[in-house]
Amino acid sequence: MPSLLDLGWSAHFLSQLSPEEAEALTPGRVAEIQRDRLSVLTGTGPRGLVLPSEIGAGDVAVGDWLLIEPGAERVLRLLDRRTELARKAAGIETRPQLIAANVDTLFITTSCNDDFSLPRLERALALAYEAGIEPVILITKSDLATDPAPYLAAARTAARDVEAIALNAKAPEVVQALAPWCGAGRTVALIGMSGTGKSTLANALCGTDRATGGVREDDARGRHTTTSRSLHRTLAGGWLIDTPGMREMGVFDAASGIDTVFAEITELAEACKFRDCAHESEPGCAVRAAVEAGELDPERLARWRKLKAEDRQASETLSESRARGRKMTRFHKRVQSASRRAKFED
Ligand SMILES: Nc1nc2c(ncn2[C@@H]2O[C@H](COP(=O)(O)OP(=O)(O)OP(=O)(O)O)[C@@H](O)[C@H]2O)c(=O)[nH]1
Ligand SMILES: [Zn+2]
Repeated sequence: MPSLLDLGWSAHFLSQLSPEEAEALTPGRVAEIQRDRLSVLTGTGPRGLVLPSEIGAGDVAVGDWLLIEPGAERVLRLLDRRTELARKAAGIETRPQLIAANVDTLFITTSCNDDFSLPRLERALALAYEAGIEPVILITKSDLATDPAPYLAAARTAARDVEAIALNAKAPEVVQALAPWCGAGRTVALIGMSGTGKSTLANALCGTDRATGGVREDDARGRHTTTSRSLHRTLAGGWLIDTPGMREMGVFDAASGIDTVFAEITELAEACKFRDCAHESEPGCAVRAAVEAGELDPERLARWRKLKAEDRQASETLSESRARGRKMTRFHKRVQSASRRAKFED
């Protein structure tokens, strides 16, 4: 049975408990969520618990740590996360949707073929850095490419010092190659385009045999995806949060993540004459000077601009809809108190 440390328990979480709480309460990690039912792993085995009404179903994610009152089997509270993976929820209102909590490493999958895309990699990297999660780029299908080296080289230009590995997701060596991120106490998640080998990798890492996209392709009615997420034990003793449907995510509120991915541009910009330089036609622009000197790839600069614009637009929509939400609340309160007043005055 995995111990608390194997489950990923650390000083970050322990420090949120009073000595009395540490003595009396049981910490547990959320392994699965089905509406208000939680499967929780504790140091003494799995438990089935019900989410208390104070905690909304959207506020808890797979990978979360919570405190349980033993005996009563009651969830007392959620602990602050170390990292949080969120995306813009689908729908009219732009709002963040929690995907997974306390992920240490994000495996970003792409392949040694036409699926390979630097803009996509850069976007996924920005997301990981923004969330405080270590990204590792996995370039699958190396067995199908004449030479995976150019893909690997290109991936390594996506962010400074980023780890990139070319591999055959179907080969048994995968477990060994990825063991440094999948050991006891560590949690990984996978993100990548459809068909880039996420299910194949998840199966390899966990020693499972669940259906992959390749199998589902035979289904005439098309793809079946489940939306439930869960925590799986890896062969190396760690955890994988499978996130079905997590193919591509837009960026929002990811300005600092983008700055990290494009660190060389961020640094150059500090030497621009104007602090708010847009690196377009301003005099004394260090970024454009670097492009002219052949030190900065103009396409990289163009991709940075595009990602920045995407982030800015999404963040604005997000804060507008938040403001709208607040206004609505105020409006409802006014209506309520007006109707209460009306009752009193009757
Ligand atoms: N030869 C080879 N085939 C691979 C490799 N990785 C994945 N495949 C195959 O590519 C197909 C798609 O792989 P999946 O693991 O289903 O891809 P996925 O990312 O989970 O796809 P979605 O579920 O659609 O998001 C399957 O037929 C796999 O067997 C690889 O490294 N080498
Ligand atoms: Zn500039």
